[in-house]
Amino acid sequence: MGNAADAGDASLLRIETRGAVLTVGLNRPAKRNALNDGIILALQDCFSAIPDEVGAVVIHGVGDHFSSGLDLSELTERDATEGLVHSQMWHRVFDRIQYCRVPVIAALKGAVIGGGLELACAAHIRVAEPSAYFALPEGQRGIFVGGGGSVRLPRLIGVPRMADMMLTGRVYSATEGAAYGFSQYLTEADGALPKALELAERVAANAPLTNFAVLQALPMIAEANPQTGLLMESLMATVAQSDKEAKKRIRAFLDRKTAKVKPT
Ligand SMILES: COc1cc(/C=C/C(=O)SCCNC(=O)CCNC(=O)[C@H](O)C(C)(C)COP(=O)(O)OP(=O)(O)OC[C@H]2O[C@@H](n3cnc4c(N)ncnc43)[C@H](O)[C@@H]2OP(=O)(O)O)ccc1O
Repeated sequence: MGNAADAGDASLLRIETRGAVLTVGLNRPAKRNALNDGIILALQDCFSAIPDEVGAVVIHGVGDHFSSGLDLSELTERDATEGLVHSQMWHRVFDRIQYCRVPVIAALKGAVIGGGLELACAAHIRVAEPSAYFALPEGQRGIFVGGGGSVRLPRLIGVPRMADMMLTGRVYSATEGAAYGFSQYLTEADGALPKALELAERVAANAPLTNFAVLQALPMIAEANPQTGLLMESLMATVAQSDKEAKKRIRAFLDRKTAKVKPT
């Protein structure tokens, strides 16, 4: 079984650079992008070395599906100790995605199942197209989520819906995913990747410190007690507004050199 020191199989990811956006495609379409150790460790390698010029990452699935979850063929021989090591490896890799220096946007289509759903939860923005469907069939397989899903997903959809997903294994539609707060965007057919790329270009153009504050500070502020949260907010606001990038951008607006806020 892979451990954190192992290298991933780079061929299992299709990595491309488009301007300031890095696209990371899960690349096992014949296996519906099932997540084996090789692909998980390749994700670790990728998110450990995001080039300086990258301002946002889009993660997607090559083929018709995002991911069918854990590669079940790797699970059959695993004992409890190996299971713990495996789950903690996933946690480290998905944490690396959640705490990435730049925003990570997941473009979702087809199966977004089990560990694939957990991977999508580690992204900062989720964009789904109508073909996307979400399920946690762990109960039917006699196992429990192991990729951080029991921590991240209830924070998005709530404990009762999470319990329903885990107990019934029911397939939730793309419409339900958006209505319940899992995906922030629901596009037309084949629209998830183009929309994710459009959003990625937009967020990559933000001041780096703003993105840092949203990715690193906001989750902590939101979970802190109100007094601590407000103090953290004030400190973050002070740091951000003192940065020369903020001064440059504010001056540009006041001089009418940048666009007004307008509905899109
Ligand atoms: C416990 O510690 C853990 C757990 C975890 C995370 C756990 C999970 O993710 S549980 C969920 C596992 N996933 C599933 O149960 C989904 C299984 N797949 C399907 O239901 C279907 O394949 C489909 C995704 C709906 C797609 O259907 P279809 O398009 O008809 O394609 P198929 O003909 O069924 O499949 C094609 C090909 O792919 C293989 N395959 C698909 N999914 C998987 C998979 N999850 N694992 C392995 N292989 C898969 C399928 O067998 C076919 O192979 P062939 O060789 O026959 O062509 C995390 C961390 C922990 O520590």
